[in-house]
Amino acid sequence: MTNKRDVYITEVALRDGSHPLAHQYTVEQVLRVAKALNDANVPYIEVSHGDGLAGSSLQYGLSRTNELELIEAAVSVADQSKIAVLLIPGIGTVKELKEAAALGAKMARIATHVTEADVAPQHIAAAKELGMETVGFLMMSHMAETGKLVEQAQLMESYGADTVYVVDSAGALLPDQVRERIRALKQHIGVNIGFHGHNNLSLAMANSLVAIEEGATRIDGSVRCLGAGAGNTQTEVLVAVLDRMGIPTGIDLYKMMDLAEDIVAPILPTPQEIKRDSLVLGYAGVYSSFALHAKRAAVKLGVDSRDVLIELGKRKVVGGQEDMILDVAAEIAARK
Ligand SMILES: C[C@H](O)CC(=O)C(=O)O
Ligand SMILES: [Mn+2]
Repeated sequence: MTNKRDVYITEVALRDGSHPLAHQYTVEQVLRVAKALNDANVPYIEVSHGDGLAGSSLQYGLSRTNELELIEAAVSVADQSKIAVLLIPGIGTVKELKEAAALGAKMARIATHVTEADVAPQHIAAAKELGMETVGFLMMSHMAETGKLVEQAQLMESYGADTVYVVDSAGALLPDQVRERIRALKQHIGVNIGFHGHNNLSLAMANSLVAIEEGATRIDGSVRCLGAGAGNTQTEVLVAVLDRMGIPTGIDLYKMMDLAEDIVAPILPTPQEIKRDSLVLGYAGVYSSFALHAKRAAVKLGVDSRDVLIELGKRKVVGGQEDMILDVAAEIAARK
């Protein structure tokens, strides 16, 4: 194992993976997963509610365990990896950022809708004051033309972000669309570029590789794909593929495989397959974390969850508008 890394992987199973687990992580699970990721030399491990700091709520789903306890647990076993947290301004505030930093979190990923970067400056500034590495995380990137994405990435850079991510929250981007976006960012911003994929169209791996080809050096992965919808780019597979391509990640492949098999697989409620609902997320361009909410609303109102998701896609509903899911399901039920 070497510490040379041409691509830095952020492991998101303990944050994005919280969505399929309905935010039910326990301290014991986080200790085991974080320790194993640390031992495999993963550079960054993200830990937060699935919707970021302070996401625990009726709207987004109540956490079983206070996320600060989970962050503290992860920090306690990570002597090599840095613990990252995600914060969506408006859901979380600078107060939660300070609490996470006080517990030892070293990276803050400030997430906004792709056209709303201008809500991020005070959170990025606060994170920098706290000595954290900062990331501007542009969610639902498929909803913006490349020119708009570049403008928003430049805003993130101007606020002080060390890295700007193209975030394919819906798993809707096609490889050429990723190529065009990352290429444009490479031409127009001077900071690190990252990519976060979802596998709803089975393209997370291909899109991550295209992003790397175009100059992205920060890639999100999720062990066993544990993430919203069909999950994220599978970390242990990404490590193997990059190794075959001669691109060092510094991560121990065997240790990654073992933790995937022995520690994470038993936690999965069901395997992260591309089921009909997650396929519809990618096809219709819907926020991946809506999947579980749409399923529950559909069961409650006796409608097809695919119809709910397709309608949400048509209405271009974005993260933060989770209350619309039940409204849309009720409208479909009333039409029946
Ligand atoms: C809060 C979201 O789950 C962030 C994310 O991972 C995405 O947009 O994708
Ligand atoms: Mn995600």
